[in-house]
Amino acid sequence: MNALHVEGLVARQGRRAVLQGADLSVTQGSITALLGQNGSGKSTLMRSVLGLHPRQRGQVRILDLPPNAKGPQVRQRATYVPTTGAVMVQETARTHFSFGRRVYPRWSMKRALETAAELHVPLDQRAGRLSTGQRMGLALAYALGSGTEVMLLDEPTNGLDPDHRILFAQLLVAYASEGNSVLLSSHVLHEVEGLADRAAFLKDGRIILEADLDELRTQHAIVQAILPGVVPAGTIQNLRALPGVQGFEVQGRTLTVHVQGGREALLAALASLRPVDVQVKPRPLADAYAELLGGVA
Ligand SMILES: Nc1ncnc2c1ncn2[C@@H]1O[C@H](COP(=O)(O)OP(=O)(O)OP(=O)(O)O)[C@@H](O)[C@H]1O
Repeated sequence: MNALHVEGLVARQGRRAVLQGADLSVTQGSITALLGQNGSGKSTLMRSVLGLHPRQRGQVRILDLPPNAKGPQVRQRATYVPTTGAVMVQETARTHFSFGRRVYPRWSMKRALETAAELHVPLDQRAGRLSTGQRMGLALAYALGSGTEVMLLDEPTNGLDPDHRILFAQLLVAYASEGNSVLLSSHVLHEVEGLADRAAFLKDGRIILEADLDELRTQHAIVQAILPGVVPAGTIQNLRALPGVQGFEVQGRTLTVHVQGGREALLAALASLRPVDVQVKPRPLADAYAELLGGVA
């Protein structure tokens, strides 16, 4: 069973079909990043999945249940944090938490209070009077306290300072390691790399690729070799002809090669040049993002 399964989702904003048949799965225990350019429809997708925005077509299952199932099943098992953070602006964190205790069967007051303390959220100030980061901190403390098996987080580090981003990442990874599942959107790719295990790329209304982040990293690599002297004549043509070699940069004695798939032939060819040093680096997510969605890596 997938924590979240979306098939052929079509949703509009005004007259525009923002989602045009999006398919997406979040496996249990996974933190899946939903990536896409501004305006590509990430928030629309999250809101449509939860029934907060109308769906024109498509199937959605959350923990095998339709999101609009009669009764409290889905609401008690899935939480959503919008980009603005806490939405009950008249209420304090304490009131949020006592509400949470009544709504969620697996509510943990300890976890909510500890998260709020770690993210420095004042407990007795109305949410509407909190700073952007504090309001997000409150929403995250509430979501983690809820004990729900599924979380949909729309840019959850919005407004968090660097220390709180690190703390939040640790809390979220711990939450997923208990078998819970997360779909989160983010534009901060280096943060996604440290947090998520899968990524879904949204473009032109569809998910154009869902991939394991480790696979994405290892399928493509950057091999950097420092040679003992200038790059010998003919080397570049020879290396360029090897399987998987996609791009090349030469800077003095340093050769940087972009390679896809197996890199044994390339490493053997580089070894014959007696390099001073060879390093293989996984490709940063920003590269895959630029290739799939456009923009600058
Ligand atoms: N309330 C609204 N009324 C009309 N159009 C809207 C509304 N909200 C969003 N849209 C449009 O729908 C499209 C998708 O917006 P959405 O907020 O889902 O994108 P997003 O990927 O979450 O963007 P971002 O990364 O900027 O947060 C955009 O073109 C946007 O202009």
